[in-house]
Amino acid sequence: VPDSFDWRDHGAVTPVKNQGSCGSCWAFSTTGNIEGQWAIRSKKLVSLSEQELVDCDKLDEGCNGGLPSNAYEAIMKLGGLETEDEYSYEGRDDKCKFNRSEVAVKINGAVNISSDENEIKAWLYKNGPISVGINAFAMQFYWGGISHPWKIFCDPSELDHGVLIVGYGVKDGEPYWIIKNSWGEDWGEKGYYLVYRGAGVCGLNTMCTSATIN
Ligand SMILES: CCC[C@@H](/C=C/S(=O)(=O)c1ccccc1)NC(=O)[C@H](Cc1ccccc1)NC(=O)N1CCC(N2CCOCC2)CC1
Repeated sequence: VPDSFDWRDHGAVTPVKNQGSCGSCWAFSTTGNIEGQWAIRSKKLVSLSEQELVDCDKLDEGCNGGLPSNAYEAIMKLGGLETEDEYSYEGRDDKCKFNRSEVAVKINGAVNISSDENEIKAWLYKNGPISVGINAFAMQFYWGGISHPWKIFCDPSELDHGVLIVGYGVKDGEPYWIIKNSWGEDWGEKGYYLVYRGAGVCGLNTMCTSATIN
């Protein structure tokens, strides 16, 4: 497994999106993972619908929060995900407008990934971007560089945000994760969060999941 790898260089990551004033981070984390799985499998990079999850995933709570693990189950129940173009983002809870004939991607299941950061690195390199839960405390004050907040400021058991690990690297001897956020391109490093890799920072290693496409 190489010392650094970035799925953005391999056509598996869509441009950074913006969830707006809706607590739908969980839906962006989920679509980001499935966009990656689909791109790697089909060689086609397609932006997928978060609004379908906000409106139609009844296991979660739309703009009031959710979990990628619930969303995978809901997507299987619904029959798949529509594209961003077909079911575009409104940034508010709305009635379900799911149209089965417009389904672009189907998933067959989901997996929980190890909390060991070396195993997470190997899994990412082999399989694609990973949906993760994280304590977003340090992200609210992030201006760039490699974030390494003290544990007392970023309790790893207080996960409150869903994001996507798209790669990893080492800078001046410091290992880091490359995390895609959903707060627009003006936030952080062009929409991305670089965070220290190897110390379970902010609990980012404790809820790593991915959808599976057979
Ligand atoms: C109000 C919801 C806010 C939203 C993200 C908003 S946000 O804008 O990205 C943000 C996050 C942190 C600081 C500032 C801004 N957070 C979530 O959706 C987070 C995301 C998350 C948490 C933990 C692991 C993985 C992903 N999830 C949650 O907030 N929830 C998890 C599911 C829970 N349900 C309770 C009833 O039974 C079904 C589950 C509801 C709360």
